[in-house]
Amino acid sequence: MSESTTPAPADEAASGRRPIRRALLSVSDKTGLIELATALHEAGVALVSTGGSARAIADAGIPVTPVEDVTGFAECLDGRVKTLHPAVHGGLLADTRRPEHLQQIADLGIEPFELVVINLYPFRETIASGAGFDESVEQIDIGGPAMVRASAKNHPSVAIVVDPARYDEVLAAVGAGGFTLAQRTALAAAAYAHTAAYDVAVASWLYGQVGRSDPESDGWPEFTGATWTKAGALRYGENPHQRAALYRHWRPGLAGATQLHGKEMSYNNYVDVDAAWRAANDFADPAVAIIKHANPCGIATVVGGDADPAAAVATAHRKAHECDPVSAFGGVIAVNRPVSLAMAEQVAEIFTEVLLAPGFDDAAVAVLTRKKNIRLLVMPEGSVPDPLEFRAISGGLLVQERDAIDADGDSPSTWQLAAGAAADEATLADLEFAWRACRAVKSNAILLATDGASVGIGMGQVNRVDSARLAVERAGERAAGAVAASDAFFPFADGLEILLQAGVRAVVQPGGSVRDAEVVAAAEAAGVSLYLTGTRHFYH
Ligand SMILES: NC(=O)c1ncn([C@@H]2O[C@H](COP(=O)(O)O)[C@@H](O)[C@H]2O)c1NC=O
Repeated sequence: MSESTTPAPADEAASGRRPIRRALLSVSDKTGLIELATALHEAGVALVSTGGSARAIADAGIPVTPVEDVTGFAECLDGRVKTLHPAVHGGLLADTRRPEHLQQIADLGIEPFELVVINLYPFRETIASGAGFDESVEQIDIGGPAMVRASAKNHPSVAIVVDPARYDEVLAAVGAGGFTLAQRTALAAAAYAHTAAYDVAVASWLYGQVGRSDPESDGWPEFTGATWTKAGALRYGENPHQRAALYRHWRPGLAGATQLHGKEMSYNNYVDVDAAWRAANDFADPAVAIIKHANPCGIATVVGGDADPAAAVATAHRKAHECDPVSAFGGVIAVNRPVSLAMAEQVAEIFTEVLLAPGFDDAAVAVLTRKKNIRLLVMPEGSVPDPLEFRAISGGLLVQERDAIDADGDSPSTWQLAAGAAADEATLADLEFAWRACRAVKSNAILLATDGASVGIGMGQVNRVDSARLAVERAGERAAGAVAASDAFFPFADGLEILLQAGVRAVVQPGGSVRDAEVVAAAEAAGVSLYLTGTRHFYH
């Protein structure tokens, strides 16, 4: 470090800055390591490092002391023991504000570290890759967390950095004569969050393994944990008087979407677009879902549309929009294929809050960015729905498996024809579409569809009769000849009768009511095909 950047002792006391003279580098993710080591060396910082990190630094021609030279012990037990030694931990834990600590380490021949840079073995990535038990256990870092926690406890003396994205801050601090005490405290908090998240991942995984091998287990672990990191504050929550923020989980998903254009996302935008993405991705073919207040006001797909996905997404959007253009005003849209120019030109004509897609054609971006208010979001690659769903309740948490649409009962090949003639291929395809689309509708849900598109949706009513009425009313003349799906059984014939009176030609529903016979008889009398799935899709 040059003399001009090293503060005088009086300045150091006032700011709490501790000049960085010796650093310990031990990183599994070596991103940015060489740049950091180079800059630290050029600033006069002595470097100590572990096995692979030290080799990478030395190979780059930067002087570095292997940690073995500090401990006097070669790394052993396949790397399980490298840094677990008083010569390392004494240098991390000596409180340099205390003369007796300084005296003790001097007597022991231990030198203090002012900077520690660590990131841990990739445990979460290892289990996510489907690695076996022993390989996963081997990726539980021991020495790293011990050093992180020691340095974080001793933050009045040591700066601990666990994130390669913060190496620029390290270099800025070195240039400024060291981190301030406030900066070291913030780094310590981040370090404890890092080890806490790591241990939660290990404990959750291990409890899951215990449950799996216990024949007495109900299959649910005794402990489950997850951790989130703040992505940013939101302007407000569901209402303007509620404060709100967005936190991210480590898995890729909506919370990590890239915003290409538009105003800041709101709390309600996130809720709605999450529902839209869920709905659009229930279809293997190109599909579009338009959502308002977490309910669809239009869903459509184009079977075989991957032959020309650019045209298919435009068609799906047009058909989804036609379902309920009044409600689609100010809605959010999700599409499961990249947005094409043709789709963008249509969307640009309609006031839309958010458009989420796995990507956008350049020409589509050019058209849509002319609209000031629309938010354009790109879903991160590799986003898959979490296999578990969590819902906070007073004093606890409900956890359930995700309601997958590919469960038994979701394929027409498993349905039971309970009334009327067997549907032809096109009708059966529409029934399957209606059944899938209905899953995106809040219960009680009735959805009318024609030609791969919803034409009338009744959602969120506290009885199924009202949902049927709403769906028929919204469909208007389109109800006649449409097919219908119901997310759960008709408890009485009355709800179905509303659909029959409107001219619906085929219906799919789970069945299972004690009055199924009455419901089936009503369909039979009307000459309408009625299929039973045996599976229901409540959505609250
Ligand atoms: N066992 C130890 O004493 C130990 N000390 C540091 N580590 C980890 O070893 C990794 C770096 O190893 P290398 O520099 O050899 O690539 C870091 O992720 C660090 O957290 C250790 N490994 C695991 O426990």
